[in-house]
Amino acid sequence: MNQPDAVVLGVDGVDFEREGRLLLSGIDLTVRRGEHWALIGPNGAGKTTLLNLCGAVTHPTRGTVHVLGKQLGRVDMRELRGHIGYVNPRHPLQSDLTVEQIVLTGVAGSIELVPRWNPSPEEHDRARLLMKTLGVDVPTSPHWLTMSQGERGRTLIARALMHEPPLLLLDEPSTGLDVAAREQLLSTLDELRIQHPETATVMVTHHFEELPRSTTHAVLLRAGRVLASGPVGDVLTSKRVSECFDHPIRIRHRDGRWSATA
Ligand SMILES: Nc1ncnc2c1ncn2[C@@H]1O[C@H](COP(=O)(O)OP(=O)(O)OP(=O)(O)O)[C@@H](O)[C@H]1O
Repeated sequence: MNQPDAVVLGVDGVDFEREGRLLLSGIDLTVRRGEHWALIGPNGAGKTTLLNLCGAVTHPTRGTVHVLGKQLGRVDMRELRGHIGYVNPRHPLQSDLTVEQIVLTGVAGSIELVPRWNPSPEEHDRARLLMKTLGVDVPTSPHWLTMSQGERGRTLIARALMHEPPLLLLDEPSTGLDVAAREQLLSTLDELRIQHPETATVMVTHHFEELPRSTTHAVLLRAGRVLASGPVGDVLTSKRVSECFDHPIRIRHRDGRWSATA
């Protein structure tokens, strides 16, 4: 893991079956340090299923997945998950925690606050710094149950960054954000990628407008198979995206940002 091109995530020949259905088939994907991947495909293509494998949430049925040098199935998955930042829009928090408390759960990678655990002054400082970076350091800090979707998304990104993960997985982080909040989030992601050049990210999105400028690679997934994968400019072409979505789509790339029209 010392070389500049160190592999952070290696998915080789992976099939994933559930309830007799083949949800992913023959998936190969290699993500290296400092690369920022977009994972794109139609509804039901298997994006979240693949992200769950990358996040050590599930095991492959066949093939191998290496995350941060460890092979799934031969490692304590819970321990491995502690090194991965996973921003999941279906975060299953039950308690009405404050923004800062939620961000602090990122230290242990737990959902709820760990009983009898007191964060150190450094951990408090880091939580506050990340809240500021993500724009959720408002004086009247809202609680989880009353937070807007945008506030939840930003809080969960701050939480994921608490332990400076070498791999950050983002499942539709712009969902529910208004246009200004989305643009702020994209700028923040671009900025974070400059501040932490070694971190690798994989981001699932439905909308090309939601791709940060710093996106380096993309994978198009269709019906559980990789249709194209590689440098973003090679993959996000009108021809390939139209084939992926089975619909004529025109892709544009201007000033570093992507857009699509049908
Ligand atoms: N545990 C499971 N058991 C059976 N089928 C499942 C399971 N989890 C997901 N699926 C199915 O696998 C397919 C892929 O689901 P997945 O959530 O990965 O797709 P996606 O590309 O993320 O979709 P979307 O864009 O709609 O979020 C879907 O048809 C879904 O119904």
